[in-house]
Amino acid sequence: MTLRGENLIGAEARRGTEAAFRAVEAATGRALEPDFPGADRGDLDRACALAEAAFDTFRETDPEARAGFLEAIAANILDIGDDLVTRCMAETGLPRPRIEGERARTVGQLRLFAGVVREGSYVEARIDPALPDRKPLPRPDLRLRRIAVGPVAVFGASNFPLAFSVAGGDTASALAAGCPVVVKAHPAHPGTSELVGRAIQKAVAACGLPEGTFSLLFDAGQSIGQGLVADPRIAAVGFTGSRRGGTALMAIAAGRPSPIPVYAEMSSINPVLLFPGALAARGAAIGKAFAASLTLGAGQFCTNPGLILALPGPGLDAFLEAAGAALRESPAATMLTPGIQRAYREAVARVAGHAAVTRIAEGAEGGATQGRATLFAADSDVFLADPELQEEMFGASGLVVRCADFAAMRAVLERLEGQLTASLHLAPEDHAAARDLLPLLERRVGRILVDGFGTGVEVAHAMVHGGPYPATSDGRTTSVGSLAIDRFLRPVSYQDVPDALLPAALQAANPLGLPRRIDGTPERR
Ligand SMILES: NC(=O)C1=CN([C@@H]2O[C@H](COP(=O)(O)OP(=O)(O)OC[C@H]3O[C@@H](n4cnc5c(N)ncnc54)[C@H](OP(=O)(O)O)[C@@H]3O)[C@@H](O)[C@H]2O)C=CC1
Ligand SMILES: O=C(O)CCC(=O)C(=O)O
Repeated sequence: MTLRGENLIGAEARRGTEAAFRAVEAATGRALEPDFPGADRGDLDRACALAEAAFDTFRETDPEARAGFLEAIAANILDIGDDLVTRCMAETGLPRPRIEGERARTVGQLRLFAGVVREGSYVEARIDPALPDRKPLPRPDLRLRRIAVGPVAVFGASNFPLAFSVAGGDTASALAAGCPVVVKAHPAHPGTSELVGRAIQKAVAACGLPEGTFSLLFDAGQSIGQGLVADPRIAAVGFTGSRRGGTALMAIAAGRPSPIPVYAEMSSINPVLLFPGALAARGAAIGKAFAASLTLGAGQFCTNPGLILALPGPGLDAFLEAAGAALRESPAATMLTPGIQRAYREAVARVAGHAAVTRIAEGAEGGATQGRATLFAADSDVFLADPELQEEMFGASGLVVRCADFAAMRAVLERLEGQLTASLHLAPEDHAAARDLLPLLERRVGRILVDGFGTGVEVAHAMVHGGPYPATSDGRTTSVGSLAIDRFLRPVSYQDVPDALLPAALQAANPLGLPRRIDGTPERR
């Protein structure tokens, strides 16, 4: 498939008129064809105007039409075939199995949301019938459903070029909710973005939907992204990336005359708690598994296990020996962009320069576009004394914090900022100590897992990929799993509205066959 470097604005494909940029082959630093001229303010305005014009029609599409649209996007992505995989590999440096796996995850995610739309409980349809004879006052007829919030701006993420990008979780959940989407492509993978964007554009046309249901804009700088967040027609934002980027967009959204929510997934170091029983039973095996999780995707996962907490002893020694050996064997890995590689090197150098931090192991050195794995260790009082030690090193580096006892472990957890995940490695004799820490962990993280690591988020109904700030901008939500749709819905109540004027979801005959609650009890169907 030929790439044209065009913005996709509704049904149109238009070359931008602003400064052009090219993708960079991650492994070599070589520029890749074609040029991607940036969108201008007119393109931004047209994309937002089309999205606004599409909104009322798109949000009222019936469940089967909306589900079919999501499935058509999935089919079109698969139809691109190997061109998508090879371009994505070149732009990101990620290996084929990872890109193929991510494509399957992206397609599966779109299909999951098709199922959510068909099943219908996300609408939260509720009916409290009128009680005209209630004393002392009659009760009105009250009906509630959730509607789409409006057009959504999505920022593609650099580190998941398919599953968190143009047709990723933010886009899939926003479209499922009935929100038109305007994507600001991540400049690290414009070719991948164009291919996927065209797959969505094609599905919009084939399904007979309003053209403004989807647009995709490129920009060499930040003005289009900032303009999107500020545009009065945009009602919410989905973002995965740096804390600096996320908070900058939150500030723009909060400063608008009508502020809007920004759902930003940002930084996390994902504490791993190694309990003494587990370490005594299988310290070396945990160490090996940890090294595999730390180095996955060159460590460029927001779920990367960056902080390990453990009590000293032979079990921790076995863990460190096995993890260290595996990391020393690990090859350097190509990182996503020169900027990310530079930021990683600087973060590692900062920790390495800390007088009270020791380096346990390092992987192979690698070339100019690569990152090398590193494992550091420090005592808990050192960690507690320096807030910089809890900053994310976005890459394959972790810090082991030795805690003299569980009180010291608790003190570290109490000091931690919000996180996406916490992993506990346990043997049965560790359960009492783990039970003591669980309430604190629940307050700090979005997902608690046992005997595993947080990398590789399952896209499912019971998944939470979120957490208190700064893991995300809003710890009440998730960006992965079916609950992600909640971010893009809001409730509307209808009081004493005649059946003929009610939306289909709330009409007496229930023409959409939605699951509904009558007086709080599931309706018999
Ligand atoms: N925890 C996590 O999940 C992740 C963390 N990161 C962290 O982010 C760093 C940079 O990676 P990257 O993926 O580029 O993340 P960024 O947050 O820098 O960028 C993500 C997207 O947001 C845009 N953006 C960022 N800041 C602004 C702004 N102030 N105004 C308008 N648009 C903005 C970027 O455009 P532009 O590129 O033009 O700035 C890009 O499209 C990494 O080194 C890592 O530390 C990255 C990915 C995931
Ligand atoms: O671990 C995963 O599967 C997802 C990670 C993620 O969301 C991210 O790195 O941005």
